[in-house]
Amino acid sequence: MKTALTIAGSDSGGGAGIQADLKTFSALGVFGMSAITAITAQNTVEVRSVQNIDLDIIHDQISAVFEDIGVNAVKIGMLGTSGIIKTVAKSLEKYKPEHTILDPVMVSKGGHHLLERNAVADLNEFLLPLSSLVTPNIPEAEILSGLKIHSEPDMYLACREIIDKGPGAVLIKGGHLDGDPNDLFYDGKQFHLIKGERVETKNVHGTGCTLSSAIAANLAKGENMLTAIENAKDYITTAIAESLDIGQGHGPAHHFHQFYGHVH
Ligand SMILES: Nc1ncnc2c1ncn2[C@@H]1O[C@H](COP(=O)(O)OP(=O)(O)OP(=O)(O)O)[C@@H](O)[C@H]1O
Ligand SMILES: Cc1ncc(CO)c(N)n1
Repeated sequence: MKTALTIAGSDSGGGAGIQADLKTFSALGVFGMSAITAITAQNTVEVRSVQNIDLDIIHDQISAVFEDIGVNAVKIGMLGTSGIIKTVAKSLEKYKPEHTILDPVMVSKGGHHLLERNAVADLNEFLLPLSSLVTPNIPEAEILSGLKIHSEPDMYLACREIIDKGPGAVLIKGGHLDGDPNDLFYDGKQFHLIKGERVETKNVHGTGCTLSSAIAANLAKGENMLTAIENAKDYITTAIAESLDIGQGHGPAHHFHQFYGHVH
């Protein structure tokens, strides 16, 4: 069976972070593993508190998995501090996974800073060059590119800026713009607009985590980058269409199982 590792924060509410990632891996028929970088006390409304995990045990969670089980694809989510970013970067340099999908998580839907503001420079310097794909939403793409993004044409300019920081490819998610949520892919050579249809719902907690995990799972299974992204986009669109109206705030995406049967 193919394997995927998420290096991310835990969401006690189960909608985002490690929990969303593992549910996605499982739904797509990939064996999911985790290295937890932070514990968040969180629900559909707010992030109540955060405890970052010690660097030594973040390092050990990653090495334990690589040195025994093996990893077909890595997904990176919340990394709270500069120290955590450097620890993860060192591990990736050592184990050189074939696919690394970086979701540059910065601020939660409720406005809580999940990444220290002064650590963005380290994300740029240490992690972007090690990533096969980076998947910013609009506010994250503005910070990574240094450009304001008001419309789809602005996304093209931001992609060009971000690719210069060294990732294999960029996918800017258009969910935060008005209109249909189209995402823009750029690998330094070609642009592809991955079209979406807006689902009218407030239940979009963990959608970014789910999309990046679905891409990682599809790459682990051997799909090429563009196919992995297109299939992940179908997965997140249905997961939002069937999202759960639980809690008082942004409910979670629904991780329906696409995979039944045996794998070898
Ligand atoms: N209402 C919606 N209907 C359909 N697709 C959507 C909707 N909102 C977002 N999407 C899509 O969901 C995916 C995730 O994008 P989004 O911009 O929500 O990520 P995000 O802000 O990083 O999410 P989060 O921080 O909650 O994890 C993208 O493919 C985006 O186009
Ligand atoms: C732990 C965690 N990771 C990512 C997100 C996405 O915003 C979140 N809300 N919580």
